[in-house]
Amino acid sequence: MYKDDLLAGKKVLVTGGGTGLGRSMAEHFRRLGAAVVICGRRQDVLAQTCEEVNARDDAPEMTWKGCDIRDAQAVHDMVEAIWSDGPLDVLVNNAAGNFISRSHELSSRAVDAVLGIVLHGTSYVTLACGKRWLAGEHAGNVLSIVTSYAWTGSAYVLPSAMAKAGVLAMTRSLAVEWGPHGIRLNAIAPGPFPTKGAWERLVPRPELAERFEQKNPLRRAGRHEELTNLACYLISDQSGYVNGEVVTIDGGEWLQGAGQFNFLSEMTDGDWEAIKPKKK
Ligand SMILES: CCCCCCCCCCC/C=C/C(=O)SCCNC(=O)CCNC(=O)[C@H](O)C(C)(C)COP(=O)(O)OP(=O)(O)OC[C@H]1O[C@@H](n2cnc3c(N)ncnc32)[C@H](O)[C@@H]1OP(=O)(O)O
Ligand SMILES: NC(=O)C1=CN([C@@H]2O[C@H](COP(=O)(O)OP(=O)(O)OC[C@H]3O[C@@H](n4cnc5c(N)ncnc54)[C@H](OP(=O)(O)O)[C@@H]3O)[C@@H](O)[C@H]2O)C=CC1
Repeated sequence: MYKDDLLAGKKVLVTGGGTGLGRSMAEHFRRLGAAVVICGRRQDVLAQTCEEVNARDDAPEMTWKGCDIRDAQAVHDMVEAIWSDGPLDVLVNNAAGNFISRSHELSSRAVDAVLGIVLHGTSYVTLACGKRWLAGEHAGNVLSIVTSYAWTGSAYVLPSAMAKAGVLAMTRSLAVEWGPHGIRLNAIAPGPFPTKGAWERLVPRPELAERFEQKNPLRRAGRHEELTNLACYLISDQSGYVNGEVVTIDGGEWLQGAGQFNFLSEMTDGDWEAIKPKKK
């Protein structure tokens, strides 16, 4: 879809890039010429991902840093190390934590577990990079992966909904504050994209997965390359005038839930015939 060198010369950090959508994005960025660094807590997972990906071809080497983004000092150390051989160009805030729970049953530690990763961790990494971009007068680009319930809210994933709303607010706030310095911030709001991490934590019963994947106008889940293509565009210079935007990629799922009459897609042909005005 893109020229092979779309991202050549760009250094990109993908948080949570060892698994799932983060890994898919990291692989695609690398194929388009970016020098990609992935981070996460599980070093064995990161090392294995890099080994598998780097063995495939001679695109720029993908590297990894073990880092728990909830730990501001660890984030500082990681970002310093990344900057030691030249500034980063792109940060992709992808790392997240989530699970389903009835909200009145959440413990304070459960709330903190999700807010700590998604809200605090994401802001630590973004601020650590932004400070360096501003000090070095270097153009920067931040892409955050949120979700469509960042603006609608959602039952049963309360801490995630609160945290993703915060990340969206960060995106819009900093897009204005840092735009004059050549730093852009955008977000992607995905619908269902099957990954082990999400499905293990969010699908209560296997048969519900299929129902969930089909509850959008396109009647299917997203394909990883559909999301990674969008991410490549947003982190490339081709999207240079897009700033403070959130792009939804959900097959129309959230709109389907919004329109008051959308449920009429359940009506049969007979139902529609029956309500047609009778010709005299
Ligand atoms: C119906 C079909 C649905 C299909 C899905 C479609 C997708 C739709 C869009 C969803 C949008 C967002 C998606 C995502 O973000 S997916 C990302 C999923 N990946 C991850 O979550 C990876 C990282 N996650 C984790 O590491 C853990 O899950 C966790 C977030 C819990 C953090 O781990 P940590 O080790 O820090 O936490 P602890 O295990 O020590 O637990 C801390 C406290 O949290 C309580 N807890 C943990 N899990 C649950 C649970 N399932 N329910 C209630 N409470 C939970 C735990 O008990 C601890 O509290 P206490 O000490 O008080 O017991
Ligand atoms: N899959 C989907 O349908 C949807 C996903 N999303 C979003 O997409 C993104 C990716 O999710 P997905 O790929 O499905 O899930 P994964 O569970 O595969 O990815 C989450 C990643 O975050 C990393 N991570 C978690 N906590 C931390 C931490 N404290 N420090 C550093 N890294 C951390 C994990 O690695 P480790 O555990 O080793 O730290 C893991 O690699 C998330 O932002 C999610 O909210 C949004 C909407 C829908």
